[in-house]
Order: sequence, then structure tokens, then C-alpha cells
Amino acid sequence: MIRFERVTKRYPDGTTAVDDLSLDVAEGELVTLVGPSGCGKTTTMKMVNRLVEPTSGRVLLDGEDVAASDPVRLRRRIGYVIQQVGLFPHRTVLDNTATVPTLLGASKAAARRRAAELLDLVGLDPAVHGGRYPDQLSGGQRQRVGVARALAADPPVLLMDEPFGAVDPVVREHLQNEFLRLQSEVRKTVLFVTHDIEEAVRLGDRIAVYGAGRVEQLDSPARILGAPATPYVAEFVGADRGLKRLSVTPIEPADLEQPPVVHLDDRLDRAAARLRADDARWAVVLDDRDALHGWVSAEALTDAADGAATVRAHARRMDAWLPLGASLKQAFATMLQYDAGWVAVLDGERFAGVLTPSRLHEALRRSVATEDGDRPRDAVTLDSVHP
Ligand SMILES: Nc1ncnc2c1ncn2[C@@H]1O[C@H](COP(=O)(O)OP(=O)(O)OP(=O)(O)O)[C@@H](O)[C@H]1O
Repeated sequence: MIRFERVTKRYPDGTTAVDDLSLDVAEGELVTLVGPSGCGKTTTMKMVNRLVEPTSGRVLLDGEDVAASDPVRLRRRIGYVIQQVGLFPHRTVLDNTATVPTLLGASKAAARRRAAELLDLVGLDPAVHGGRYPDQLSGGQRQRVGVARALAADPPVLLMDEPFGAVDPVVREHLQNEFLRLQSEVRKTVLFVTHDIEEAVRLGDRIAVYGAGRVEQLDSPARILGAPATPYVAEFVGADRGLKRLSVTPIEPADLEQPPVVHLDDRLDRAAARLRADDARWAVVLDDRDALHGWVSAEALTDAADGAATVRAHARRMDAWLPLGASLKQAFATMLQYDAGWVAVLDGERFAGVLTPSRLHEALRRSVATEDGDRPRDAVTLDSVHP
């Protein structure tokens, strides 16, 4: 969808901002450009909508050289979101959002209808916020209007230059999550500039890590974190990349432990025998539809006076659960939140097993090891990455 073919940009003062860049962004893909200040990320992006012209090489949009297209028509196909949102201060939020559809010839009523839909899509209530002026919004709300406005013409491509850079970390994470939800619905082709590796990892289908004017590595978040291609990338992603990796490694069936399972209506003596057979200190308790209820300890079962009673009398509720495919980071956070030594993992409604801290650790090591297989060993060991 977007292709850079050996693109170089040298500014008149001699600065080489981008040096022989080749990069492909597939349709519907979100590629984050991450790197330190001044490494050429913004220049790269501005060459797509012709705010900057390359010195050599070509930028293709849908197979067409952007140099051959009319800049105004080109920009209509490309939504652009920047940090200083650039809303018109004297126009309401609704009118700001409706600007592009109006320019494109929509009637005022149709443009406003569309604007209201978009505000809703980015999590703003058009009835509440639509009539306000930009300075009556919080920073996070202004950013949302920026995103809504960029989507207004329904462009296939979005360029986003540090769109969430100006808001505090909590609002920022919130906006990132909302943007991910939005992107799963609208599936735009997105180039997203950030200097924050956490943001790059959270949002990117792939990440391009920039050194000075060059892409040092273009890869999935898991590979960038697990198998940095150069010492520069390793240093940029940081020594705590094992931790960051938690957020991009999903829980898989093989990661799960299988404790004994009993049902709410099982007799206590049978349940106790089941635990003894496994030499287990506790069992997972399911209800009659095999949905998770909680757990019961071996002690509670053996101490119970009436063996003919059912597990129900001694079962404890367990609310710490996650779906298969959730990230190891979510599992870790859930364990901390519930102060639990394990979390139940469900496959749809069905109980699939439990994740314990030691299994979580193994899962993390295994995911690193799997990806290390095709890389030279010295490129991936933690101790060797620092220059
Ligand atoms: N118009 C210009 N004229 C001359 N040099 C420029 C111009 N615009 C950018 N540069 C230089 O080109 C290099 C790359 O700048 P660019 O803005 O692309 O970097 P960036 O990675 O987006 O940085 P930041 O994260 O700080 O926005 C920098 O050295 C910058 O000073």
C-alpha cells in the first residue's frame, strides 16, 4: 500500500534526514516508526503526503508514484494526525470534525451527521462535546477530535506523528487502547511515529527502529524485543525488554498447568480422593456447565465431617481469569490485582487450565528461545547486547 523505494532526503543545508530507505507497509497494517529525536521519522512520513519531496528514490501509494499525483488530491486520501492537533479555535468540535467532508462537497447536514458518527467512534459524545470549542476540551479529548477529523474523509491511509505525545501517561495509555479498538474496526494502513518504544510495541503490527536516517530493524514487536538485530536496537529497546516482551507474548495452551478438576455437585469424599490421587493441595471447581466457579483446598475436603455433602459447601470463588491468547503481561497484572498464585485460563467459556508464576516464567523463556533459533546467538543474549 505504501512503498518507499531507496528513498533519500537531503535538506538544502546538507543534513541527510533519510538515507536510502526501503520500506513496505501492507494494506491494513500499522507500522510504528520509533527512534531518538532527529533520526528522520517525521521526514519519512512527510514524504508520503508530499509535505517533503525526496532527493532521490520513490514513494508509491497503491503502486502509484506520489510525485506524479496532485498534492491536494493526494492528501484527501491520507489522514494526517499530529501532536499539536491544529483544531480551528473559533469552530465547534463538530464543525472542526466536519471540515474535510464539507471541503469534499458534502452538504452541511451530511457532513455534520458524519462528524457526529466519528466523534462517537473515538469515544466522545457528540451531544455533549460536539458544541464545545477546542479550548473547552482536555488534551486527551482534543487528540481524539484530531483522530476523528483525520478519519472524516474515510482515507485508506493514516499518517500519525506522535499523536498522543502531549498527554499524560494514563490518558495516553487510554488513547492507545481506544485507538487499537478503532483500528480493529477501520483497518487503515497506518504509519505511526513515536519516540516511545512502549507505544511502538503496543500499537505496531511491525516496528521500524530508526538509527540516524536508516531503519536498523523492521520486525514484529516480539522479534524486536526478543531478537534485536543489532546492538543499537538492543540498547534502544532497553535492558528491560524481557518485561516489555510480556505484553506481546500470548498465553498458549502448552503454558498451562492442569490441576485436578472437581465439580460443585461432586461428593466431598470423592473429591478428596481425586486430590489424593494427584497428591494435590487444591483443585479447580467447575459448575455443572463446566464453567469456572473457583477452587477448593485439600484441607477443606479432608477436614469436612460429612463426606456425603458436596463440594459446593467448601468451594471458594475465583475471579482471576483470562481468555487464552491474552498476554503474559495481563496474566501477571491479574495475579497481582487478585493477589493470587495462579489465574484460570478459559477457552471461550470452557476451563482450559491455570497459569502459575513459574509457568509464566517458562512461557517467557520459551518464546524468546523459539525466536532465537534463527539468529546468531551473540545477537540475542542479554549480556552481550550492550556495546
Ligand atoms: N526543513 C529542514 N531543513 C533542514 N534540516 C531539517 C529540516 N527538517 C528536519 N531537518 C533535520 O533532519 C533530521 C531529521 O528530522 P526529523 O524531523 O525527520 O526527525 P524525527 O526523527 O522526526 O525527530 P523528532 O522525533 O525530534 O520529531 C534532523 O537532523 C533535523 O534537524
